[in-house]
Amino acid sequence: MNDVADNGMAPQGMAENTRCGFVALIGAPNAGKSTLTNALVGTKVSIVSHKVQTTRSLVRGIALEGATQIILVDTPGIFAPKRRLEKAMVRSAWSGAGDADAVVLLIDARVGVTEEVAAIIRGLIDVRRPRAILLNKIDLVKREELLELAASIADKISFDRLFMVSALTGDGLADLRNWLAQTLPLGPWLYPEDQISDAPMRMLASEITREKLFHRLHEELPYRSTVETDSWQERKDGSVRIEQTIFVERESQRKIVLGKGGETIKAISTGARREISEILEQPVHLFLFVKVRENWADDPERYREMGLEFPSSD
Ligand SMILES: Nc1nc2c(ncn2[C@@H]2O[C@H](COP(=O)(O)OP(=O)(O)OP(=O)(O)O)[C@@H](O)[C@H]2O)c(=O)[nH]1
Repeated sequence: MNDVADNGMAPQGMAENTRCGFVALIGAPNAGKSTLTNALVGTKVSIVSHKVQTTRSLVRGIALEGATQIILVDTPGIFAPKRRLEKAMVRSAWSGAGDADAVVLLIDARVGVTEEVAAIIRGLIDVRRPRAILLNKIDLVKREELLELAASIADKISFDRLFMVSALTGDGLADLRNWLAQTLPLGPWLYPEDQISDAPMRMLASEITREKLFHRLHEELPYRSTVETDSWQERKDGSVRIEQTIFVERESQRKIVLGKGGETIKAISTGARREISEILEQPVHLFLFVKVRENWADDPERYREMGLEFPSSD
């Protein structure tokens, strides 16, 4: 993973004492991986949502701590895979862990070690990398309960460090930063100093629209939709024109996305346009199309566009 040619960028950071490395964030859906990435990087690079399993792609954030460049790989939630798409997500998450220079397992301290978390811990035992356990959301949990939880985890897995943090309030994050800064390998920075994420803007824009779609439709359209950015045109007046397609599986779902008199799609479009415009700091013209594509979830092409490997069997 630590391969400069892969991201097409020249090594940066001239000093001999610089450090740089990839950190895989692992955790059950909703543990707070996106919130943590944003907190460490200091800006919204990864989409935060109340709905579980919204992070499908490897979205990286890049944080700096002293002379260390910390490249965060925000893995998709690891959970018991049922469908083909879910299997691809899980595979991608584990391969991220194996390649990384350090692994951070986030556990929602309020929820504790569920069967799902126990399965993740079992999967991690063979990953020979410096690893830290992060008990997150400590702002919601009593201290005695935290200590009990920490002890029960220590019985199950050995780890280099255990941190108690709140990704939301920032509590405890300084210790984590320090540990990462010391643990990652010596080497030149792989990214320019001002680069916070190499997630292509197109993908980020698709994620933003998908987030609005989820917020708007809740349970009506569970995970059987995807968004792609088809075109991206910078215009002379300083604005950008973006065209995106929302793929659904059935005509009935298309009608739900459009809403009565196009109301729903209009609201999704307005919300997404505002947010993309804020991030880009330039005016955005967003055009959304809704297309029915049966079985898009079984189409290898859709996986490539999401940066996932197509699983060969069920
Ligand atoms: N109170 C509290 N809430 C938190 C904290 N960290 C995350 N959350 C909330 O937990 C929810 C899930 O956080 P995310 O960052 O989206 O979780 P995730 O692990 O990236 O989720 P997936 O993308 O589904 O894998 C959001 O509502 C966050 O605001 C924390 O430290 N304290």
